[in-house]
Amino acid sequence: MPAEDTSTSAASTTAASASGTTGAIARRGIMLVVSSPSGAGKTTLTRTLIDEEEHITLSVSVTTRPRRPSEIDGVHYRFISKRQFDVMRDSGDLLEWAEVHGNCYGTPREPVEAALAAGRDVLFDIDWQGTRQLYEAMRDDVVSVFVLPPSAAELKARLERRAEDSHDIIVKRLKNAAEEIAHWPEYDYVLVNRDLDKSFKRLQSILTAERLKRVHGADMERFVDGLLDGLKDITA
Ligand SMILES: Nc1nc2c(ncn2[C@@H]2O[C@H](COP(=O)(O)OP(=O)(O)O)[C@@H](O)[C@H]2O)c(=O)[nH]1
Ligand SMILES: Nc1ncnc2c1ncn2[C@@H]1O[C@H](COP(=O)(O)OP(=O)(O)O)[C@@H](O)[C@H]1O
Repeated sequence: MPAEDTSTSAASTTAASASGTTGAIARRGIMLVVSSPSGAGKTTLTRTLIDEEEHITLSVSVTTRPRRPSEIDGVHYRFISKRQFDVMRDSGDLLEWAEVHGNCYGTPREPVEAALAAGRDVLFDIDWQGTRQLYEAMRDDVVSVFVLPPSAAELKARLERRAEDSHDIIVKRLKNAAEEIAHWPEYDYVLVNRDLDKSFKRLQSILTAERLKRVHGADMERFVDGLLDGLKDITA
């Protein structure tokens, strides 16, 4: 793994300066997964995290769902046909995939593997089925967050205020919400998205804390050995 500057990890920064070395400590990227029922706010939260944080890349899913007016192909999703989706899935090009609200969604494998190999974190806006598949494939690298709405009425109001889906589609998403919400205990963290700023700060704190975890500092043992050698030298 290249020793790219991943010093957004405070542990890496502190440790590097403690040793008097200039290079940051190489680490494995985190796979940060955010799920919620439709309308709870996961897209808003994940987009803000991408804007505010360095060293984290959004995994852009492929989907067979029609594009919403505000969405840009290749930025929010890659909008593809069902035939293209089947080809990608059958060729093993998808890290995970699921059918949600009657459409197919999947995570292209290659960009995720490239980002993780470069020590970058990857952010996923995927449902519980996809989260399960990522857990099965890469348990140690996945950190999951479930976002809940403050109430049923507010969930409905948010879907209506977003004004991107037809009435029928909103009704379908609300009907599916209970099934999605049933999976919250499978997640590492749960956020009730009442106040957007507070929820965002909490999400950012989760990322910061996870970056500080010992397991993600892949080269930390080597660093500590160097630190101990340095101590031996100055106390000899
Ligand atoms: N498993 C899986 N789920 C995805 C993927 N991309 C999006 N989803 C989920 O599909 C659901 C519907 O997403 P979308 O159509 O954008 O609607 P929204 O949740 O109302 O914004 C959400 O739960 C997303 O998290 C993916 O690549 N894989
Ligand atoms: N904490 C919040 N308070 C009020 N409105 C919110 C909050 N979080 C998100 N929203 C709004 O609710 C709507 C749905 O949010 P979105 O991020 O698209 O949800 P999801 O991706 O979970 O379907 C959007 O119009 C968004 O601006």
